[in-house]
Amino acid sequence: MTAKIALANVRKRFGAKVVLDGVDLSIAPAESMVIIGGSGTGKSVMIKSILGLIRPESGSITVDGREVTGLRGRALADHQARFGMLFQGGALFDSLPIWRNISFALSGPARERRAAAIDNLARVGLGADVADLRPSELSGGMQKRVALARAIAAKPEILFFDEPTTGLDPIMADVINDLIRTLVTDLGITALTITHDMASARKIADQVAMLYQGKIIWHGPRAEIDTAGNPYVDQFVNGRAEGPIKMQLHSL
Ligand SMILES: Nc1ncnc2c1ncn2[C@@H]1O[C@H](COP(=O)(O)OP(=O)(O)OP(=O)(O)O)[C@@H](O)[C@H]1O
Repeated sequence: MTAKIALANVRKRFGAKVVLDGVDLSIAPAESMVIIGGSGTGKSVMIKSILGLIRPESGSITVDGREVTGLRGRALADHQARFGMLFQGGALFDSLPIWRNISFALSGPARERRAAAIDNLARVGLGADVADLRPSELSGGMQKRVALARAIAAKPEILFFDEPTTGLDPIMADVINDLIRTLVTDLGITALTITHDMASARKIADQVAMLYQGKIIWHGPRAEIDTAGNPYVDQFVNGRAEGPIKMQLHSL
């Protein structure tokens, strides 16, 4: 089966700093992949490279078997249109009502876009009554749901989630995890999630991959993260200060 997304030997440096040092990763269609790894290990750079926002120096990135590094102009825009993105802070426009936030990337008459927004609100468990409110009138958890509704509104084939549970209490975080899981399963979307939240990783992932010093040092099914037999994975998954991963004080 062709991978939905495949990275082979992807390298990226900024000046003298090597961030991606030969990343290999393969994500199957309709699979939920979670990338774990400490701060500054290059998770965002990897996602931006897949989106074509950053150009790696070498290596290959394919989507449905088609090379996407080096795309420009219209081809790059078409490539990016296949992705939905849930950003860390939600990134809603406070000046726009909820329904306009959700239907931002949609075209067509306002009446249809509003109806589509309400359909997507229902998918994330919110009623039409919030459609005319502003983001600032909603709780953090509701804002996250709205951001999720926006991410799926354009019916993307692939969803990227950047720290989807950051800033939420554990119960709301779990509601969001469940929603992500359901959306991915029901809509057959391929999902790539970056998270430090192991409870979230355990809930969302089919597969987990750990990025460390610019390489994927372990990947495997979610059920194997506790028995990976890899000291780096073990330290990260259990959140221990002691272990092979040394925190540099200036990066804390
Ligand atoms: N445009 C850029 N120019 C220079 N350096 C960059 C640029 N983008 C990222 N970096 C550097 O690349 C490294 C990896 O950054 P990245 O944002 O991918 O980390 P991350 O794993 O997503 O971290 P976090 O979990 O804290 O979000 C960092 O040292 C960062 O400073």
